[in-house]
Amino acid sequence: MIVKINGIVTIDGVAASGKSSVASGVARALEIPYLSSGLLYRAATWAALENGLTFDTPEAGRSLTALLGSWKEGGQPLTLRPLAGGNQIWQGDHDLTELLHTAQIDAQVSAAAVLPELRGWVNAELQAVTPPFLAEGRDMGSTVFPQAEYKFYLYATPRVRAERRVLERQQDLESVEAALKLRDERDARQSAPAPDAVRIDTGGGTLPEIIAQVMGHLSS
Ligand SMILES: Nc1ncnc2c1ncn2[C@@H]1O[C@H](COP(=O)(O)OP(=O)(O)O)[C@@H](O)[C@H]1O
Ligand SMILES: Nc1ccn([C@H]2C[C@H](O)[C@@H](COP(=O)(O)OP(=O)(O)O)O2)c(=O)n1
Repeated sequence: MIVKINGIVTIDGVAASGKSSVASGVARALEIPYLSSGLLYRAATWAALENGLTFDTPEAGRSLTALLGSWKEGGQPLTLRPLAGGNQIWQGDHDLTELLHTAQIDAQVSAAAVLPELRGWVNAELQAVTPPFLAEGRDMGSTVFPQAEYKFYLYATPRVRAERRVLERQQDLESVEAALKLRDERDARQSAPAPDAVRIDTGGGTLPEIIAQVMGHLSS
């Protein structure tokens, strides 16, 4: 069945629950772009680390958004490119994407993501996009797009998620699982599912099966 979406679909969930993969597959099937909010947080974290900014001072959020604002004024803004093959983040004409999925960024991004000024910057970037689109992250359905017509929340056990993530990181399974559990705790404040989100345990199926499950809800 052809599904036509004119508004917003949100897919939220914990780290390595399958958000990006499911979002990419569903967005491709719907022929709409998908926006990775996490990539914006990762890029802002990278920007801070590159410029010697820390996240543990009262002015940390203002300093970070001032840096991002100065890049925009200088014609070198951080820009999310929601390409069908996967989101990219560019700073001016430099593609940063490959620098953002590392253990170092994983270890620092939660500290950046709790800064209210950075959350405001990311949310403004996302809310400036014209629907239809799919947005994935932690709080897309609960906070950023509460009006979304379809909301999903993905989850899986830490072990299942670690077994998936370990293939992408140069770390052992125990370290990856511990890091995921730590990030779950650090991200908890913004990671509660929207009350009206459809919750899906992605440990219960293959990636194509989960995508089909989401498509089934969208076409019902
Ligand atoms: N249902 C699934 N079964 C098996 N592997 C999956 C499933 N969903 C996602 N994956 C794989 O798990 C890894 C993490 O998925 P990803 O989409 O990056 O998660 P997130 O965006 O939530 O961090 C990727 O390698 C992806 O291919
Ligand atoms: N909407 C969002 C998206 C991500 N974040 C934070 C929390 C996450 O630890 C980081 C990185 O998000 P990302 O989705 O890239 O992380 P995972 O792919 O789930 O490992 O950003 C957030 O606070 N709010």
